[in-house]
Amino acid sequence: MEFLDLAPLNASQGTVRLPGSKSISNRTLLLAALADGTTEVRGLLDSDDVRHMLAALKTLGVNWQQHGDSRDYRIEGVEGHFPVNAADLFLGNAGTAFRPLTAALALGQGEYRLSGVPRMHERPIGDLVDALRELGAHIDYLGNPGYPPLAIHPWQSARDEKPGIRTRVRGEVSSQFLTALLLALPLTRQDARIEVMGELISRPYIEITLNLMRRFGVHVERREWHEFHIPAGQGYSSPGAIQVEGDASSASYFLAAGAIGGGPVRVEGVGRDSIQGDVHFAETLARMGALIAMGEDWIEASGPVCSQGGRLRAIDADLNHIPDAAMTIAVLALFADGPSTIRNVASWRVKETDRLSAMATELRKVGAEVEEGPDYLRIVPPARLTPNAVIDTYDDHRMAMCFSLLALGGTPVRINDPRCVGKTFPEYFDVLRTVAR
Ligand SMILES: O=C(O)C1=C[C@@H](OP(=O)(O)O)[C@@H](O)[C@H](O)C1
Ligand SMILES: C=C(OP(=O)(O)O)C(=O)O
Repeated sequence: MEFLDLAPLNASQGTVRLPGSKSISNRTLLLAALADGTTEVRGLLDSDDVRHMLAALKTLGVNWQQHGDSRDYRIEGVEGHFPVNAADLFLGNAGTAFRPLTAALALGQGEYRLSGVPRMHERPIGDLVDALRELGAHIDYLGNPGYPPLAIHPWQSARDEKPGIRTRVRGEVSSQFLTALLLALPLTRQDARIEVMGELISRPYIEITLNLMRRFGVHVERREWHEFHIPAGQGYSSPGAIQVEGDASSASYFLAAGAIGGGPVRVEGVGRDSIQGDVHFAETLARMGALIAMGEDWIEASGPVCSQGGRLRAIDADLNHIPDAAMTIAVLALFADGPSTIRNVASWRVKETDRLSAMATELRKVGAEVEEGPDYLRIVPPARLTPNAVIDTYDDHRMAMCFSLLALGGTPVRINDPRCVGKTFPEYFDVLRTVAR
């Protein structure tokens, strides 16, 4: 197996220009494709997840062009109807491509098959399929019920005496199901209501969805987090141009590097004006004792030099609102002055891997005592971290990225299968080197 040995890096300092946000890139591509008019998308992320979305749109007959080898693209909208009405789409392990495309295609008039890597076929989609079936969608499971791969057949709107359409979706497994419905329902042009059953997790991602829909001309009314209403007659229209923010989840690794390696480390591309919930990672970092400064478009972190015995403050925190950046906090807990508890992250079990179990296993390899609960981790840091641990990454980009922080804290580490970072940040390890001192 390929691996990467990271030598201890004793301090951190520097500035990183972030790659584009995965969540914004894939939503923007789909909205621009469905819209009326042409959209110039600037600063698109270049990674596996986005390449799967771009390839799927091309297969569905959407014309798009990349400007040279820049991160800027022109997308020609298809006004809500994909030109190709029979296609097989392979979407890797990209939740932000799989779930929204399922909904958009299920409300269309074609025959489609959607599949992904083996792990994608273990990630649930039943709640979304149930919600779409309530709207008259015809979807078959091609493998295990409740999971991809899927066959999608033409939509026949359920004929009701009452005007408008209604559906319900569960909120506890993934917010991407609600995002998918919100993005797709304007295609029907009907008055649409979605009721969320149970607690909605990962709520800031719904804010990203609503914000981008608004930029493409569709306004959604919501009652708290349990009812969403899309008034009739709205369709997507191009805003002309759209700039993709830097990725706030990717920012977490560099801010963490600043917090344990002295810093300051500055990230550019996200800041106070960001629409991504993961910028709130900076608040958790501040609670752990890091110094944070923030401008409209940048965030900077500094803190103790942990390779010289500095420590962060231990925390006990509900991190449901930042599930991705929460993994970075789990590794930072190794540098804290006592036990930390990360709560309300049950969704970790159905992501790129079972992240609760993977995180517990790998944290133990560096000497931590870890209690793995159904939806939490309690991490007791060792007096001294075990050097040269061999970290398995489970084809999970975030496992590779957050465990690389051990080196920034002065502990040499081996990262197995480092290329798994390609899902969202192919050049991660090169960029990390630029903040090492
Ligand atoms: O909508 C999105 O862009 C995302 C939502 C989150 O997933 P869940 O809603 O499944 O927690 C997050 O973990 C994922 O990386 C991106
Ligand atoms: C959970 C993640 O990805 P996905 O969009 O595939 O759900 C992630 O990037 O951490």
